[in-house]
Amino acid sequence: MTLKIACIGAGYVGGPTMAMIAHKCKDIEVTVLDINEERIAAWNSDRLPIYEPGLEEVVFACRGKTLFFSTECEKKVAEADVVFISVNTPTKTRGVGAGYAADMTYWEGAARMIAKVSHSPKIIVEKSTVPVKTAQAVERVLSNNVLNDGARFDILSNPEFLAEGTAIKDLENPDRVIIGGRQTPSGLKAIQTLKDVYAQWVPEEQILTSNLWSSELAKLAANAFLAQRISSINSISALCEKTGADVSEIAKCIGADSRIGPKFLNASVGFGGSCFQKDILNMVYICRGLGLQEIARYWESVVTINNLQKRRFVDIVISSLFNTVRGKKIAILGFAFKKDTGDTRETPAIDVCNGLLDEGANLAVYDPQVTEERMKTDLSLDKFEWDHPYTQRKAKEVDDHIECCDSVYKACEGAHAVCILTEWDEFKTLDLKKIYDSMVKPAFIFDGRNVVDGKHAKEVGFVFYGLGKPLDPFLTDPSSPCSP
Ligand SMILES: NC(=O)C1=CN([C@@H]2O[C@H](COP(=O)(O)OP(=O)(O)OC[C@H]3O[C@@H](n4cnc5c(N)ncnc54)[C@H](O)[C@@H]3O)[C@@H](O)[C@H]2O)C=CC1
Ligand SMILES: O=C(O)[C@H]1O[C@H](OP(=O)(O)OP(=O)(O)OC[C@H]2O[C@@H](n3ccc(=O)[nH]c3=O)[C@H](O)[C@@H]2O)[C@H](O)[C@@H](O)[C@@H]1O
Repeated sequence: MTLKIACIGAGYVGGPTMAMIAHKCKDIEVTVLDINEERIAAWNSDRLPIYEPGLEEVVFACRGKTLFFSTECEKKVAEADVVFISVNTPTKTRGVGAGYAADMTYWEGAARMIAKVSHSPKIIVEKSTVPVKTAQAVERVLSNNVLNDGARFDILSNPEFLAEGTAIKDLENPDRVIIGGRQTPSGLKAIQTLKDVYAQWVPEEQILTSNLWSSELAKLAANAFLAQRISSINSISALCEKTGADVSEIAKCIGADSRIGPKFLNASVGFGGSCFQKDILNMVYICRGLGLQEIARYWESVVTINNLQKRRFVDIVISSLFNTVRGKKIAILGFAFKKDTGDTRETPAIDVCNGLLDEGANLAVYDPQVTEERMKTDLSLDKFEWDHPYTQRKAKEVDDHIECCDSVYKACEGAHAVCILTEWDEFKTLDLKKIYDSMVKPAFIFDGRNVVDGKHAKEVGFVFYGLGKPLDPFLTDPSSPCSP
């Protein structure tokens, strides 16, 4: 009999992870479900709803054969043997725990629907990142709401570790897969069923099994550790700028220690993305609830440093431009939270742009993957509101001060300064002379991702700021002559 998998939530995780299962397991029928009709229509079209290198090839190879996208949530869940839940779990914006706790509304809605429509035994897989002990809450919602004889549930935790921009590579060749479940005969059987799915392409020794709570907490801990590394190197970048040390050299020196390792040591204008901040704040909330106040403070400082890094960047831009950006055109290169994605959730560009808009700047933004509508919406929302469609509002003033450009050169024409906020590869090979010639002088580059060759930029005539690099004398002392 063909195993039937349904996945509730056709987002950045549900779409690619299910596409990979369908691609690798020809004996499994996979249906990805969503209440968002537009999203499902896009998954069924030639233009997929998310940009991810290699995703089209995987989806187009198995769509209509072993992979299906549908809005018939109840019907497909009723038919499935295994149901993944991959809905969004954003930070709460109001009520108890606002600004920290995960909003479990979408999650609970999915669990209640499963209970309502199920007639047969099912394995329920937590794919979303959830607070530790969520599986217990799901078990309670399910067991108290079963309407039909024959329904019985085993809950597994199977957190996802893919990173956007490399999702297909990460899914095809994961460092590890974690499956947590109850250590009972039926829980262990459910773990084995899911293990057999992944074992079709992941080496068995990389499929780690654990109890439910370890698996749930491992996901939050992994994101906290990764984000902590970025805040650590970013804190060093501030120290570098004050001392003449170079953060890239430091990263190389410390990364050569095999106990530290070279990855995730790129200083930046701040980490973004839908998860790092959300998951750390969620962990902070959990710690507080358990009376672990010092531990909560320790992890919250990772977010504090990240906020400081974005503010520091804005302050350097403003102070360098003679303490005023009012009415000045500033080119923003890159709006996505990292390269190779069109995703703007919690992108540092939002905070930097808002900081400059607050000071009266006019922004000309270029990003190869982010639409004008997306940018303007992002800049009109309050913190955390992006994942709460019903509270969204539009601010008109954003329209008057943001111009979205279809090329770097258009964005930079007539600008006083260029801010690089995403590390898109095309920014490494810009014609700096052409850009310089089209700008107001002195012309500034503020490189928040260290992608531009600073030496070359200075030779061309720019006043150049590289994050965590020794400061251009013009920036420490605006009366000194512009380099070269
Ligand atoms: N984005 C990422 O790279 C990663 C995200 N995660 C976690 O995975 C989860 C999902 O994240 P994303 O895919 O980025 O979110 P997303 O917002 O892109 O997708 C979630 C989808 O679930 C749908 N949905 C919500 N409630 C539903 C319901 N009751 N029935 C059917 N569909 C429903 C929404 O319409 C939305 O399309 C989150 O918990 C996140 O923390 C984990 C690893 C990586
Ligand atoms: O739970 C999640 O959502 C995912 O979060 C991150 O993945 P993602 O946010 O997609 O991308 P990352 O590559 O981790 O980058 C996150 C942010 O950190 C920044 N970053 C990353 C690395 C670095 O050295 N410096 C740095 O500033 C990036 O530019 C980006 O803004 C984790 O890497 C994934 O393992 C995890 O599954």
